[in-house]
Amino acid sequence: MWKVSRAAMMNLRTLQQVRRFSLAIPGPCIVHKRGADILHDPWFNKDTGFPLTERDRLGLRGLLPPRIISFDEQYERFMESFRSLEKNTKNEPEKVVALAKWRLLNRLHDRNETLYYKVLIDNIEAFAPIIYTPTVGLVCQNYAGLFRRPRGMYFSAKDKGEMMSMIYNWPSNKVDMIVVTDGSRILGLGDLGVQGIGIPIGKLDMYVAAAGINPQRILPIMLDVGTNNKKLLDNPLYLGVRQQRLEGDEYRAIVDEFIEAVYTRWPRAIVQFEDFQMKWAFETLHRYRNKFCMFNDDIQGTAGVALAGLLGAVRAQNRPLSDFVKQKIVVVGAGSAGIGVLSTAKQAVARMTGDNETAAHNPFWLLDKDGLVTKDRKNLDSTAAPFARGFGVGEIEGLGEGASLLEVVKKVKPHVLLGLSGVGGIFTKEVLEAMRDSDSSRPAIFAMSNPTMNAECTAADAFKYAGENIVFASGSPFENVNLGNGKVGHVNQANNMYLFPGIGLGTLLSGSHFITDGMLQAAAECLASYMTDEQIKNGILYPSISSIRHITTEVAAAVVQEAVAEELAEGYCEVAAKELMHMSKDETVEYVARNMWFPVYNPLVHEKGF
Ligand SMILES: NC(=O)c1ccc[n+]([C@@H]2O[C@H](COP(=O)([O-])OP(=O)(O)OC[C@H]3O[C@@H](n4cnc5c(N)ncnc54)[C@H](O)[C@@H]3O)[C@@H](O)[C@H]2O)c1
Ligand SMILES: O=C(O)C[C@H](O)C(=O)O
Ligand SMILES: [Mg+2]
Repeated sequence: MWKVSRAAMMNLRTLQQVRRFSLAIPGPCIVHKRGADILHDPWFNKDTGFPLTERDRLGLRGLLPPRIISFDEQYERFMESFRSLEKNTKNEPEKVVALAKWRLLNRLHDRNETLYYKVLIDNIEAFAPIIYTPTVGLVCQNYAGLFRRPRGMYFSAKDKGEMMSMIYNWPSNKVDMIVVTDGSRILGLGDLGVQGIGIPIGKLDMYVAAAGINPQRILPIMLDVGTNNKKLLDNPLYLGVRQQRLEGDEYRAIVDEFIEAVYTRWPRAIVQFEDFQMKWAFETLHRYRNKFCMFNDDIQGTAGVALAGLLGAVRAQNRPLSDFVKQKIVVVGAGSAGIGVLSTAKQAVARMTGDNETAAHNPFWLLDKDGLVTKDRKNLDSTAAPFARGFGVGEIEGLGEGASLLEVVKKVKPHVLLGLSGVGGIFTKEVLEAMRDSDSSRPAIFAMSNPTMNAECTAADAFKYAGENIVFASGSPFENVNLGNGKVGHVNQANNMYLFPGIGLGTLLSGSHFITDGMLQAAAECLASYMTDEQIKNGILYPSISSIRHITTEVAAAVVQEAVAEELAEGYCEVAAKELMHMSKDETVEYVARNMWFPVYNPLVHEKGF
C-alpha cells in the first residue's frame, strides 16, 4: 500500500499553495478515504478516469473496468448521451424533456462533480436553463418524486436547540458560500416548503460555473419551518415537516439559531438569502446585514441587474446616462424584488440629481395586486410607502388609488414597463399596445418574473404588440424573435445570475465581513458599463450567458476594489489587505481570475490517520 509520510504531505501542501499562482500545475488533492468509498464520493470520483497508479494507491484495482478513459473522452461520452436524449425525446412534451435532461445532469452531479462542472461550464448556455431557471422551478414542484439523494443540509422546525451540533455533520471544514431558503416564495411558484431546496442547489451551481467557487466549499441549505401549501401537506410523499409555517418569534428563533451555528463553524462564510417571502426577506436582511456577511439576492442582486438594464435602456435611446432621472418607470409587483429595484433606482436618481427629496423627482409608478399604489392606500405597506403616488409635482392627473395597469400605461406613457409580479401574461396585448405611445423613442419592456410561465409576457408578444423598436428583457430565457426581413428582436435575460456570483466571489476575495450598498453599487455599475455602444444600439443590454465567467470576474474585481476603498478588505488566504490596496484594476481582475476553481482531475493522495 502506498503511504504518504508527514514530510511528503508538507511538500504536497506547499505544491498546492504554489498552484494558486500557476494554474498549469495540477495540484494534488488529499483524501481521507480509500477504495469503494472514493468511487461513491462525487467530490473525488473520476469513474473510469483513475490512472493505474492511483488505482493501486487508493485500493481501487479491480473495482473498475480495466480500460482507462481520459477526461476528454468521458466528457464526449456524456455529451453524446445528452445529444441522444435530445434526439430520442424530440416529440415528447416540453416538461418531460426538461425533466429528463435535468435527471441526466443530476445523475452526473451525484456521481462525479468534476466532470459535471466541466460539462456545465463548457455548455453553460445550453445547461443553465436546466440546472437553473426555468427547469429548476419544475424540479422543485416535483421534488418529492424526483428525490434520490440528499444534497446540502436541512434544518427544520424540529431541530430547535440542535443546530449548533448539527452544523458539524457537514463533511467539509471549509465553506465559502452558502445559499439558504425557507421555500416560502420559490420563483413565481409560491410556497413549496422543503421542495425549495432545488433553488439553493441551482444558485450554487451557478457559483461554481460562473464564479469558480470550489464545489467542495459550497453549501445549499433548506430551513424547513413548515409550509402553508395544502397540496404539499396532503401529499403522502412530501418530504418536509408536516405543519403550518412558523411565524413571529418562533420563526425568528429558528433563523437566529441557524445563523449562529453557521458563523460559529465558518466565520468567513458568505450567506445568500434566496426566495424568502417578502416580509421575512426584508426583516432578515435588516436583522443580519450589519452583523454578518450576508445579502438577499432577490432584493439586492435583482436590483443591481435591473438598474444595469435600466441604464442600458437610456443608452439605447441614444441619450446620456444623466437622463435616467427623466425616465418614467412603471414597476408591476411591490414585493421583495420590485421594492428592491425601486429603492436602488431611487438611490441612483438621488446620486445623479444630488437631491434626496423624492417629491421633486419621483419618476416611478408602483402597482401591486390591488393596482396603482398611492398614499390613499389603506394599510399602506411601509416598504412600498416611499413609492406610493401622492399629490405633488409631476403627478399624472386622473390616476387614483388602485388604477389598473392599462390605465397607468395609457396615462403615464412610461419609458420602461418592468414586471416583478410573478403573474404570467399580465402584460396583455392591450397593455403592450399602449406601450407604442410611450414617451420613449425606444420603450423598454422587462418581464422579469420566473419561471417562463410566470413571465409578464413572452418575447414574441412584446415585439408583436409593442413594436419592433422596443428593447426587451425577461427573467427566464426566451429565443430571439424573428421579425422578418432579416431583422431580429434581441432577447436579454435580466436575471440576477449576472450579479450574485460576482458579489459573492468579490466579497470572499476581499475578506470583507460585510456586503455594503457601495459594494452592491460597484457590482451593478460594472455590469452596466460592460456592454459597448454598438451592442446597446442593437438592443443588447446584458452579456451572453456564455461569457458569464468573464463578466463575473469583472464584477468580483469591482466588488473587491470597492471593499478596499471602504477599508473593509481584510485579505484572503495569503493575500493580505495591504496587497489588495496596491493592486491596480487589471491586477485585481487577474487576482480574481487566479482564484477561480476550474474542473480538472487532480492527483488524489490518501492521507492516513483520519
Ligand atoms: N429576473 C430576476 O432576476 C428575478 C429576481 C427576483 C425575483 N424575480 C421574480 O419576480 C417575481 C416576484 O418576486 P418577489 O420576491 O418580489 O415576490 P413577492 O411575492 O414578494 O411579490 C410579488 C408582488 O407582486 C404583486 N402582484 C401579485 N399579483 C399582481 C397583479 N395581478 N398585478 C400586479 N401586481 C401583482 C403582489 O402584490 C406583490 O407585491 C417572482 O416571479 C420571481 O421569480 C425575478
Ligand atoms: O432564480 C432566479 O432565476 C431569479 C430570481 O432569484 C428569482 O427568484 O426568480
Ligand atoms: Mg430568487
